[in-house]
Amino acid sequence: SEQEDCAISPKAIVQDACASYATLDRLNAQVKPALDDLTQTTDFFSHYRLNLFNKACPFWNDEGGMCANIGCAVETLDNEEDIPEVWRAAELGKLEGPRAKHLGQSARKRHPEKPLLGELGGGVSEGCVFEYDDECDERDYCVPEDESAGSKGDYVSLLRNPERFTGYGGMGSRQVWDAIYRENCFQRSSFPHTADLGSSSPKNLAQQDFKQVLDAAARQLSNDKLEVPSGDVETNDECLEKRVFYRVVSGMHASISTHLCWDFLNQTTGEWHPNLSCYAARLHPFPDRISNLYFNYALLTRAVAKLGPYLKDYTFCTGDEVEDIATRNKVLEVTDRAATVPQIFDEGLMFVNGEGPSLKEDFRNRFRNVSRIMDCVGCDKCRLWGKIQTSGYGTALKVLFEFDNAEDLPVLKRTELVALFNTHARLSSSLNALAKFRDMLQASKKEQESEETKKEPEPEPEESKKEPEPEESKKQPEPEESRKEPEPSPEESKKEPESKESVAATPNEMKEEKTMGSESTPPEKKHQKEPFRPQTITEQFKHEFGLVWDAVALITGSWYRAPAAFFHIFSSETNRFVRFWIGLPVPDRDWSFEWPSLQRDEL
Ligand SMILES: Cc1cc2nc3c(=O)[nH]c(=O)nc-3n(C[C@H](O)[C@H](O)[C@H](O)COP(=O)(O)OP(=O)(O)OC[C@H]3O[C@@H](n4cnc5c(N)ncnc54)[C@H](O)[C@@H]3O)c2cc1C
Repeated sequence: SEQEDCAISPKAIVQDACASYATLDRLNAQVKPALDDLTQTTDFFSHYRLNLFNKACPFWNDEGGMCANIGCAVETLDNEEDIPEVWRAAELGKLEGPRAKHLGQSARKRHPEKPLLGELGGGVSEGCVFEYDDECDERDYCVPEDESAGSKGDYVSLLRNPERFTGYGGMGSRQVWDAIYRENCFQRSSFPHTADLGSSSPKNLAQQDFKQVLDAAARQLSNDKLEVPSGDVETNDECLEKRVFYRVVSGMHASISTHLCWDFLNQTTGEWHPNLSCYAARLHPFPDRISNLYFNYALLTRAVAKLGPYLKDYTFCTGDEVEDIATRNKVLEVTDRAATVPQIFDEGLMFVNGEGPSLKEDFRNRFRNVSRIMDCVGCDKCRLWGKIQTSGYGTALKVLFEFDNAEDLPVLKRTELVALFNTHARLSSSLNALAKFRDMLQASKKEQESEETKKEPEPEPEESKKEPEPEESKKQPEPEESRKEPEPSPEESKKEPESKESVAATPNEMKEEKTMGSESTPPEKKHQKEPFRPQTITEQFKHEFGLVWDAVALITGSWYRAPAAFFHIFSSETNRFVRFWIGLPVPDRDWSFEWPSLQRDEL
């Protein structure tokens, strides 16, 4: 809802950010198709040259800290050994697709037609990819790729290496982000005209300057339709320009998070899909981060729009005129569309008052440092996109703050242009993904609500409403007593019908009782007289002797009577058989088997 969207606005550029977000979303809907077309279908913008592997992390020891050290790239799963190798962080972070070495100007002279020796594949127009000018300019906000290493870097395909989930995380990435945010603090020496940085004195021109930027951005983003309160921007921080710098870095961080949530890999199923809970955890609760992302979009849009007139004459592809024209047309489509919201960000208000030049210098140095920190990123793909985006923001700042007239512009290098437009495209797809995530979250909330209403039981007494029962007991209400104590299983109940008392007993007690009942006294003997229990040794001796005597008497008596008993049985049965055989009436048996009167257990 409108109200819900407004929740992503606090501390943002504008007081009521809904209007500005909506303006930027509308602009993005226009620009995105052209931007996607440019970055995905032209050889110039879909290949990037950088020195990915030959630069050591200049800020901490690679071995102990991280970087290429796999141990630092803590995996997202506790035990990655259980999943197929292709879904593991180490694999996901690797660069894919063909790579071509930059062999320098001499190689180009030797093979003007194929300066990359066909290494990127037959379908790629090398004249659009090869970089002719690798000189560094002192106005750069980025670190030139050939600055420190002997290697001139590699060309890689950005289409083959999309920015998405890689599993890179843990201490490694945390250390990099921390280092980047630490660059945020500007030095006092950057403000020679202002002794007291902490004060909000009206003499603090840089502070006013900064505030002006924010106010102006507010006005422009809201398309001059909203009244923006002027007194609510907190500017008495020690590091004055930090908000703009922080905004750029935080917006970049938010954009990376958006992409990894949007293009997320479930490492157990191997499916790529938007991960709503990732968005709900990393972005939705942080309106300031989303606001910074929109801020960056405005900044990049302004830079791209400003470049438009200059790019009309830019040569994108040497030796391939058709591709050159097609690329230029696509670029101009983007810059024209980006320019449809005039003065989206007024860079003219930054760095102009008293502190201007020194602040600008500090700003630039910090940005160069962020660029160097990217060499400490321990996952190739993340490093690739980290470097492109740092370079993209650096180029945007260069375009906005260094170039006042069109003659200055030709200094831009191919790498910078590719980085600028690809960073713009990243932000564009982030805005798009965020809008979809917002819708998904809304839909999932609605679904949850409707499920809860469906499940809601018939009106219950006040008391049970206060403390809802677990689902199970709601479905099958049971008597209070049986809910407290588990009942024996149906089989057990069948075997041993228990009294009411035993039902209330604990299962163990019941088991004990059953065991005793079945193995000791049989039920029919329960009511017999208690057997004699001797108290003294003499009594016990007499009792035992009596039992032995009885047993001996029983056995000898039986043996004594046995021959006569067997003779009687034999003659009686013979007589019955003869009478039966000659047809006379047969008398009943006069004998039977009987237990002796003495009980066996008494022996
Ligand atoms: C340069 C770089 C590029 C990366 N690229 C990728 C990639 O392409 N794919 C991938 O899967 N992973 C990438 N990562 C890793 C990813 O950014 C996270 O670091 C990782 O997913 C771990 O996330 P986390 O939850 O620990 O928080 P992190 O994103 O590492 O954040 C660390 C802390 O910074 C703060 N923070 C987070 N977001 C913001 C914000 N927008 N503004 C201000 N503060 C914030 C929070 O306090 C958070 O706890 C990259 C990391 C770096 C440094």
